[in-house]
This record gives sequence, C-alpha cells and structure tokens, in this order.
Amino acid sequence: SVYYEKVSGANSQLRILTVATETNDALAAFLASAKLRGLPTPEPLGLGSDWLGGDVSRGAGGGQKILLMRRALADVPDDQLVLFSDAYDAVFLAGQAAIRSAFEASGAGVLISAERFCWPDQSLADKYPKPPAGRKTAYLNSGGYMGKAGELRRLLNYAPITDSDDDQLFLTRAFLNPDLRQRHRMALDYDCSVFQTLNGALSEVSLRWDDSGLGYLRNTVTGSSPALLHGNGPIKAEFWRLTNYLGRGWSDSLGCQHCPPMPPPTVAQLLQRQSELPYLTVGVLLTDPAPFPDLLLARLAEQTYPKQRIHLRIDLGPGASARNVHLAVRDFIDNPVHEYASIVLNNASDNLAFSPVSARQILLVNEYNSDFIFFVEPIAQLTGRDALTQLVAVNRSIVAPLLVLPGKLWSNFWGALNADGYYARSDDYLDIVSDARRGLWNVPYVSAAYLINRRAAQILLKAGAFDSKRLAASGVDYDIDFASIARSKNVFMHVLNTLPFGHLTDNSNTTRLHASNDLWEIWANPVDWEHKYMHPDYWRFASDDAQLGDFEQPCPDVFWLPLVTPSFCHDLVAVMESFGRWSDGTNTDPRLEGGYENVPTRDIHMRQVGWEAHWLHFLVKYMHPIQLKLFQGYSDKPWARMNFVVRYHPEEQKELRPHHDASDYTVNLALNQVGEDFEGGGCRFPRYNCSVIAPRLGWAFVHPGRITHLHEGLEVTKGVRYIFVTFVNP
Ligand SMILES: O=C(O)CCC(=O)C(=O)O
Ligand SMILES: [Fe+2]
Repeated sequence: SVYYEKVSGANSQLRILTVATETNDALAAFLASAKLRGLPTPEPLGLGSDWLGGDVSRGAGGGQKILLMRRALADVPDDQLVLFSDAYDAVFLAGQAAIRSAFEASGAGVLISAERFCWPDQSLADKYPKPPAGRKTAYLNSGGYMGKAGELRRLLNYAPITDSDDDQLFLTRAFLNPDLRQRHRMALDYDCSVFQTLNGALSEVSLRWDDSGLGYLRNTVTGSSPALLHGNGPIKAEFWRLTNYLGRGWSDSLGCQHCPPMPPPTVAQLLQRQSELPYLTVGVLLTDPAPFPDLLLARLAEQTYPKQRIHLRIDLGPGASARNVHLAVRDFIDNPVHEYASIVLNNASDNLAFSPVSARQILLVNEYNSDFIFFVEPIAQLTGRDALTQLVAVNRSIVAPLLVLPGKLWSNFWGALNADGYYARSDDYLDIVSDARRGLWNVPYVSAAYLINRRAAQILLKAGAFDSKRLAASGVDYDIDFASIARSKNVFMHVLNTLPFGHLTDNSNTTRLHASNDLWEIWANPVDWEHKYMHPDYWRFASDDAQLGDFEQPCPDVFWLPLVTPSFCHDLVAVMESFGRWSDGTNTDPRLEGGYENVPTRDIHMRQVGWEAHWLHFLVKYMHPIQLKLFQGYSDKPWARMNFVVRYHPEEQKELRPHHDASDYTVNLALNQVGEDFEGGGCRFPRYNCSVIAPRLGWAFVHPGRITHLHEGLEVTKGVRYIFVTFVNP
C-alpha cells in the first residue's frame, strides 16, 4: 500500500531521475504514477534533445542514458539519495518511505533492478554470481537503480561510454567486475523489494488493492510489494494492461473508480457551456459496404454533443456504392434541422483508390483546426447518445467507445497481442466486453470508431500512419498497422465502457446488389434489423401476456397485427419495383408447378427477388408466436409456398374476384396507404358482409384461408395499392 509521509528537509527527499527525450503518453503515465504515490516529481533528462541511443526495442543501445545521468549527477550533493528509472515503460507502486526502507534494508551502495534474462550478451550469463535459492531474476537490468549520488557518480564514471553503446552492458560489466562490485557495494534487487521487472515474471506477480481501491502488486515468490514496475523487453501490452488496475482505475471491491458519478450532462447543460467545448471533426467513413447507414447517421444526429461544435464530414467511397447508402446520405444532408458547425459530403464513389486510410489522411490534413477528430466506420452504431460527450471528457490521445457485435464476443478492441502482433485474448477481455468491468482501458488495438486528439493525430500523421502508399506496400491490414504505429510512438489507445455506447454490425455478408440491401440483414444483424423493420407495437402482441382477445377483429376471425415499420414497406416496394417483372395477371403462370393460376393477381414472388428464405425465417421467428395465440392448438411452424407482393392499379389489375386461398391462414400486409397512395381497395368477406377497407401501413390482417373466409379484393379506383400476401401452410 501507499505511504504519505512527512518530509523533514530537502536532503531527505528522494530525487527521481529519468531520461525522456520527448514527452508522450508513457512519460505522462510514469509521472502520474509518481504523483499518485506522493513521490517527488521525476526529473526528465534530455527533454527536447535527439535520441542517439538507437532502437533499444530491437537491439543494444541506450548509452546516452548513462551520459545524461553522469551530467545530471555532477552537481548533486554526495549523500542525496537518487533513484533512476526508465521513463517510457515504468510506473511507481509505492511511496518514498517504502522505497527508502527497502533500499536501507538491502545494505547496498547501489541497488540495481534484476531480471530473468541475460541481455544483451548472453555469454556473460555464467559469470554472474548465483542468486539466492528460489530467485529467478539473476541478471542485471539497467532500467532501474538507486543509491547515494556520490556513489552513483563514481560508478557511472568507471569507464568511457558513447551514446550508442549499450547501457545495460556497461552496468553489467561493472557488476561482473568483483572489484567494482565490492567498491560500490553493488547489489541486484533479487527480492524485487524496489524494482520489479515484468518480462518473464507475469506469473509471479499478483494484483492487489488496498482499502482505498489503489492497486499494487505482490510478488508471490519473494513476498515483496515492489515499488517500481518496469515493463522491460517485449511485454509492453501486458504491462500497460496491468497498469489499468495499478492506479485508481478499476478495483475488485470498488469496480470502476472513474465512471461518471452523476448522470451525464443534459443537452441543455451542454448547450449552456458550449462555447467552452472543444471542436470536433466527425468523419463518417462510408468507404466499405455495411448495413444500416441510415441508422448510423440518425444515431450520430442524436448525439448530445452540441452540433454547433461539430464539423461533420461524410466520405462516400466506392465500396459503399449501394443505393441505400446514397439515399441515406442524401436524406441526411437534405434534412434542414441539422445545425452542425459545418457539413461536407465528399463523394468519392468513383475513385477506386479511395480507401479508409486515404479518407482519414485527407481529413487529418484538412481539419487541423479541430481539437479532436472522431472517425466512424460504417460498422459502428452509436446508440448511446452521450458517446461523443464522454469520449471528449476523458481526453485521451485515442479513445474508442466499446462496441460489441450483439450476442458475440467480437468487439472493436483487443486486450492483448500474440507474438506476431495479432489478436490474443487477455484475461479481462470477456469481463470488459460484457460490461462486467466498466472503465477506461489502455489497450493495444482499437478500431471502427475512435476519437483522436490533435497532438496524437499530428504524431501519427508524421509517423506515416495514414500513408496509403506505405500501407499498400506493407501488405498489413490498416487497423493493425495503425495500432502498431500508435504503440511504437507511445500514443495510447483506450477503450471506454463507462456507459453503454453502441454496438458493431457484421458486414461480412453485406450485399450491394439490391435496391434495399438492409432487408437482407435479417440473419447477420438481427438487432438493427428489428430496430429498423419491426413495428414497435409488435412486441406487445407477441409477449406472453397478450391473448386472443387483445387482437382487434375488423371482421369475424380476421385479426389486426402491427407487424413491420413504414421502412419495411417502403424498402420492399422498392425491391419489387426495381425488379419490375410483374406477372401479367392471366391464368397462365410459369412460376407455378401446374403452370395454371385459378385466381391470378399481378404480382412478384419473393423467390424471384431472392428474399423467400428470409421471409420464411421471419414467419417462424415472428409469426409463430402470434399464430399460437390466434389459432389455439394449431402449433405447426409456419411455412408458405406462396409469398408475393400484389400491385393493384385502375389500368392494370384493379380488383380480385371472390376466392379461397391455398392456405390455412393468410397474412395480408399493407405496404402503402389508402388516401395517400391510392383510393378504393380493401378486402371483403361476403359470408360476414364485412370489409377491411382502411388497411394500416405496416399492419397485417390475418384470416383463415378457406371454408368460412371466402374473400375478394375490392376495386382500386386511383393510384397504386401494394399488398404483401402470404399463404401459410398450404
Ligand atoms: O386485395 C386484397 O386485400 C386481397 C388479396 C387476396 O385475397 C389474395 O391475393 O389472395
Ligand atoms: Fe386471397
């Protein structure tokens, strides 16, 4: 746990030195961890200067760190206690008293971090002294050491070193020299009392939380609670994952410690202080095919973040060249109620080179005035109205709202990486995806929708993250490439699930072929499908509570049922009209087995437009529960050979003579509106001298097909009447 102690004088203050040639999220995390533990602010050496120490993630290097330390120590009083730590992969887990007493207990003049692996010169491994029994951290790690300034200064000057020499080799050679080791009382921190290296030690550390919810580690081998955790070597993703729990993030007993304690601000509150709010560019990247573009845009328009602070950009790429995408965008742009700071449509449908990455690049180059850029890909559906507000409030380099494919474990973040840099499941992945753990999570990969702040965008742009030529040459997936550049630049990616923000759609089978592609999504994306196409009142009639008596009967044993939305009706008519091959309404019908239709209508069968299986699925999923209520004891799953849209028109077919249907029961669904789209029409049941003459859009009436329910289609006198007729269980 943490100690907040009284500091008696300047000399007794520990000084923490680190090397950081640039500021970034990793340095910020290091500094924040020191602050959280009440430690003096670490002093970064070399800020703003060029890093000359080589790429230490690939090979040896880092001598510049030693040189900077020598210079910094030159005028520090001899007996000042100094701790050195790497800056970009370390966090403090304890305060000054714990560090000081662990150092004193070690009896060392210079206490140095120890690790599992002998690096960079493995041939030195057998020159090392044997560690105490049971300790596996036998080798020196130069990322952390401490001692009195005088002792450190003398040690670091024992031999010449250059910027590009290896600092770990430099300290190793000193340690392996018995004279030097003794002279400076050098000791490796085998007990991990101060320094915990993580590489190779993941299974030896266990997460704990103190009573206040502050996270720390217990080393289960040594029994210590190390003061400084170092994500040395190739363990960065695991290291940063652990840090989600090592501050005041999420704890076992308190859960999410930074979730909004109060309800999020209302729209009115936001509007009141909107002039203080940062500007956002929202880039909607409709570059790939994806279902429900209309829902995506409508949900964006529902966001609480004030539109006056949003520059909206919509990019249409060649992959999204479907009729419904273009219609959705046109409807949205034409809607005069939007009050965005600006709104621009970039129609690049004909530009085959236009890709998600080039769309991002164009936006970033052109939109540097905004404080943040929010990229949305077409598979992201932001149902949570506060998503943008919350993402801006957490103010990170990159932050994604958690989006999960409904009913699946597929999401827009990864919790861990495998050795090749691809997906691996972290221990906490399922808890985060299921919202069992809510919070803000530092993760190695995000996709689909995320907010980038301006500083991070500049770094990534400079690093080539949006360079489509480089990307094409690399052959790597855009998202994976982007995340790996962000990681290499210490631009942190977070995923936020403090509130429900939305979900993903599955676009792996999305078609561009039809006039209304979303109808085809009934299997792949049932959640949005129901939202778009099921009548909102349907669920009341399908619920366990509803009974036969709850259904209106316009005629005896003819039942009204709210079934689908106006969008469904509109989309189905569009499919039929764009297909266009209406039957001629004569008795000869080559589509039928016998080739003869006794009571012909001018119609198109579902099979002809490739939507029969979808409708049969609909019947089983949505009509069966209704059937059980309307026709008690008749429990067979519904099936239908005849599913067709009829078109009545005064100059084509205008009516249908009295007949029985080839069905046990018939579903007759009104696809357009009497009074608006046509006049006349309706269905008359002569036995009861009763007609259904005011069909309701999206409602079906359901009636027995034979014996008692002889019926006729009444004359349409003006306009066009469309109905969708299904003969269930012929
Ligand atoms: O026009 C109507 O509503 C009746 C249609 C009909 O009975 C049929 O197509 O079998
Ligand atoms: Fe009929």
